[in-house]
Amino acid sequence: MNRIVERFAGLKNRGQKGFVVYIGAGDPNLEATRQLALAFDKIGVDVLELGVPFSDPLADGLVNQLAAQRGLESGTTPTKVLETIKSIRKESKIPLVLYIYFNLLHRHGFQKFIQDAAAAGVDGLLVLDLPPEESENYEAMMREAGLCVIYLVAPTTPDDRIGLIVKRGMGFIYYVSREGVTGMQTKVSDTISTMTAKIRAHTQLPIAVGFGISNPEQARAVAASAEAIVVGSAIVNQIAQHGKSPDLVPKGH
Ligand SMILES: O=P(O)(O)OC[C@@H](O)[C@@H](O)c1c[nH]c2ccccc12
Repeated sequence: MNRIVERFAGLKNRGQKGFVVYIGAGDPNLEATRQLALAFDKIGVDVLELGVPFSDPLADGLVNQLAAQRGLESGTTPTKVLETIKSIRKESKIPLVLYIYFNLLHRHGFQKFIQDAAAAGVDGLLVLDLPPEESENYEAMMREAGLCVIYLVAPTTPDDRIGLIVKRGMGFIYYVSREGVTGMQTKVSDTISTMTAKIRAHTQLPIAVGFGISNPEQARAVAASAEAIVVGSAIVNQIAQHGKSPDLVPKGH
């Protein structure tokens, strides 16, 4: 069974919420990514999302943009990210989702990338700038390779489009809790529970909610209306501050 599906089934059985972490791959280098992935697994992170660095990360706020820049500066390419995942897989079964912009996939060759990703031990793919209306062929390839196709729903997504998106999603639906780009904020949106209820009207898939969660109180509040919460920028910010220090992995906790 796909590791993401298995993990969410386990959480449900135990009545627990999931903790999903996002970091930029290769920030500050791929060896740090490998060590962080193993450390996140040890402390019980349920799904690790790795962003493949790209020069124009249009969905990302400043913190994640800078992470992508550090990733590019350390020479991180899609192929090297997959090699790192192969080496993580020697020691860990942590469910892994790759975030990638379409341009990089196109350059690598879509089918080849999907096959290589599945062989390396990736469990799910989120193609950030590929709308579901245009993804049908690719989706079939991902499905065939055993990868979960992860889709985003936003506060502005109309009801009929939610229906279309969530029917095609696999593993979990990612609800981005507010408009705009990724990043921390002082207050979480108050429309989250209304939107997760709308999503639930169309699907039984678990819902992970992210965007702007940066402390335990916010995490607890959001978790009340979701199966999992996603934290990105708050952790990426720690990586930015502690960069290459030997303390990076302990601080990343
Ligand atoms: O950074 P935040 O606000 O904690 O939100 C998670 C987010 O970073 C991560 O899931 C993510 C990184 N890049 C994205 C692009 C689109 C949607 C989501 C993302």
